[in-house]
Amino acid sequence: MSSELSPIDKAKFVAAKQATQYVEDGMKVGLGTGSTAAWLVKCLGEMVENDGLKIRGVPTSSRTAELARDVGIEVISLDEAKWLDLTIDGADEFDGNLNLIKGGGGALLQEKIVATASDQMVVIADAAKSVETLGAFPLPIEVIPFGWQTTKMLVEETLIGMDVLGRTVSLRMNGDAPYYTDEGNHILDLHLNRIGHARQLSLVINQIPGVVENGLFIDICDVVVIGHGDGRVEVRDINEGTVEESRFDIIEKDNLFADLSD
Ligand SMILES: O=C(CO)[C@H](O)[C@H](O)COP(=O)(O)O
Repeated sequence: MSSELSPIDKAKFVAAKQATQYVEDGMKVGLGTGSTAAWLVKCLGEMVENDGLKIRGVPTSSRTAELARDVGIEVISLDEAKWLDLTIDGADEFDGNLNLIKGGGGALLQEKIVATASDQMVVIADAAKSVETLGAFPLPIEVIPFGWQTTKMLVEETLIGMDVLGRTVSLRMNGDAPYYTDEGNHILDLHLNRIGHARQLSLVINQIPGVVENGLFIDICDVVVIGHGDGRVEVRDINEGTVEESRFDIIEKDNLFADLSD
């Protein structure tokens, strides 16, 4: 493979690399899903192999579980871990209050359960994920397959009363067939353009029978590590309200960058 990374991959990589600083020996760590989280898992795998880092990882999807095992991270289930020191995951959007839209990769249910069961959630993202108001990215909601078309109608009716700019709801597809999550559910993508009251929307959507969970993460994330294509990294911390900047010199190592297919 070419060792030249695109600016977006460099941004994802430096965010992931910076976030490894939150990981300490002996921790139980929630491992997110998606292309940015895949960089993190690879970086942690390197630390396990080269530095003797001892962690146990709770993956948020079957894809992440496979990758974590491949790079030598000990994988345990959430039931074995019960509670985690830290979860590090990507996001599709984050706002100034560190509220998120997640689920672009279809793993929002496990991601929300794992992040909620953690002392701290650190999000890693490229700068393009930063928004003033959530909603440009379609909001994923996980629904059970039984009666999903009725659930979709109920979601559409519910959206009429909500402070959003768009109200189109689509079933996520995998080629010609509906997409299935790890739990055997479907995903509805809500094209809302702008979400006026994210907390209220999250509560109302989760009241609809057939809806398992939605991709709004409200008051769950503590820190966002934002990567830029030139190697700059910003850290936004919900408690300290600080913005730190540092810079990574990107060392492109073929074994680290190879085969990130997610
Ligand atoms: O929520 C997610 C998966 O369900 C991902 O974190 C989100 O989609 C971001 O993915 P990527 O890092 O590939 O941009």
